[in-house]
Amino acid sequence: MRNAYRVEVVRHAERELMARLPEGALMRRAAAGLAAAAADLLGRVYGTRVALLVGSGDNGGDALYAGARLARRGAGVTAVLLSPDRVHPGGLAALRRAGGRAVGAEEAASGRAVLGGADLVLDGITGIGGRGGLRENAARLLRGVTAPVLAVDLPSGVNADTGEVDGEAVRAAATVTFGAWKPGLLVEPARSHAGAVRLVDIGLAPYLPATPDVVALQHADVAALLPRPGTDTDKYRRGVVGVAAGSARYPGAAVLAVSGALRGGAGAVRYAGTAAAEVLARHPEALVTDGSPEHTGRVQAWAVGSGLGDGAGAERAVREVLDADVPVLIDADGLRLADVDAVRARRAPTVLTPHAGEAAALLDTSRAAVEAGMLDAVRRLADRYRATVLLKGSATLVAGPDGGPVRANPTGTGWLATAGSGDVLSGLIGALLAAGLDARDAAAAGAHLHGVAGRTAPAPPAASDVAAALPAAWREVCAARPRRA
Ligand SMILES: NC(=O)C1=CN([C@@H]2O[C@H](COP(=O)(O)OP(=O)(O)OC[C@H]3O[C@@H](n4cnc5c(N)ncnc54)[C@H](OP(=O)(O)O)[C@@H]3O)[C@@H](O)[C@H]2O)[C@@H](O)CC1
Ligand SMILES: Nc1ncnc2c1ncn2[C@@H]1O[C@H](COP(=O)(O)OP(=O)(O)O)[C@@H](O)[C@H]1O
Ligand SMILES: [K+]
Repeated sequence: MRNAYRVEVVRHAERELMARLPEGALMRRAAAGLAAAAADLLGRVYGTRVALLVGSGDNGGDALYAGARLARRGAGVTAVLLSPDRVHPGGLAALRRAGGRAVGAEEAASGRAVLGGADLVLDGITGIGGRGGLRENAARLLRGVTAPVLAVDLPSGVNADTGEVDGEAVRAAATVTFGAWKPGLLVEPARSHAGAVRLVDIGLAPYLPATPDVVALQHADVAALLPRPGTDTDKYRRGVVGVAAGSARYPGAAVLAVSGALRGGAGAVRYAGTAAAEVLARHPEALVTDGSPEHTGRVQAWAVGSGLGDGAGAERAVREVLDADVPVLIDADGLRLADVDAVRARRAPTVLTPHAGEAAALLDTSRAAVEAGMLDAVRRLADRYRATVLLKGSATLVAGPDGGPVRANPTGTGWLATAGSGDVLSGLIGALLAAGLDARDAAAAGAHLHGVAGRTAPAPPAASDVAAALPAAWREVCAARPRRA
């Protein structure tokens, strides 16, 4: 599990820890980890050229101390001071003692020697003290950078708490973050600015609260959630999932949702809708009816909405499913048709799975606004519908109805952005609900497996290939289960 904490919480933990340590100890730990990561990126340190972009706070201090370490190992290190009159004095002195030099931003911008000639650039402009996008003097300097950038704590210019990027921000090849993950390292669009992230332990863990703000499940966490049929099970005990999807216009959505459901670990899949013949032709194991959900037989969960269209049958299907006292997943057309009050009134869990466009329609805002503020959007929707909401994106987010940590999926891949892959996801999560996972777990585990399947399916995958790759994804994830002693 990767636990991310907002700035206020990190600062509080840092103060507690700092009170027990000698002056400067934390920054030394941070700088040692940072210098080690820089050395790894450089391959060898001696004879390389390293530029430091140094802002006015402690983030710049980290960069300066790390630069001093690299200079002692034979790198030519130049610090570019964005605010020469407000620079970490100890860091600057350490760099100079180690043989490094410092120049002002004007000097660095006037020739290509400093930034253009560097093998690696350390971004120490702002860390958790940054506000808004980069200021113009920093943004201008960055345009002269051609070397890979290693971000210190966070890529400067991104919002650590929300993952929002308001203006220009550093695009790093890698980020070294100190003490704890920050939400912006897990949530888009900031996540894409961070590159590969390495967490440096500075001893903060005992001072962090038990409940983080954002978490990213890892394979072992998901493996622990996935159902494992015992010897005494049968198909009904494993759970039966109902799928109400597809329409005369979009029969393929029904086929894809059922294919996801069949590989989601439930004991059986019942399909209700107009695409019964198409579903049966592709999936002889599905139990189909062309009636409405009410006449489908017992299920332990429903997945409704993919490709359902907006005819009278669609509206009825959504209504009937919402009336059932079992967990329900609502996707695509179902989202438009589901009444907010009906969802809020449900006693069994509900999972909504909008993409950014659908979320925008539900929130009466623009798609761009949702994409810019994913964390806020998913929390608002969960609150409005009193439901679990999975907001699709390159780092899909899952929020529960009663607050608590938001889950950010780390396994996504752009290959999943293919028509019908969301239908596969809806069936998959429906099956996990039927198998008895709690709503947040089913949604997060489903997104995790779906992402792994998107990566392992032969590229470029179609949505059917993503479904076909789910068993391999399931095996890969479960291989991370800790072995029993
Ligand atoms: N605390 C600890 O124990 C440890 C902390 N550590 C390190 O300290 C970092 C936090 O340091 P911090 O608090 O000094 O803030 P920091 O991120 O350097 O930025 C503040 C400065 O940036 C400026 N600025 C703001 N926005 C800006 C913008 N958009 N564009 C440009 N400039 C902008 C702002 O200037 P002003 O607004 O005053 O002009 C202000 O002076 C943390 O991320 C980690 O790296 C580690 O050493 C481990 C131990
Ligand atoms: N850039 C991206 N990177 C990773 N995953 C993505 C990206 N874009 C979309 N996805 C994923 O692809 C799936 C698309 O679902 P959706 O938009 O509902 O498509 P459809 O309705 O065609 O099935 C979602 O799981 C989403 O998270
Ligand atoms: K930074």
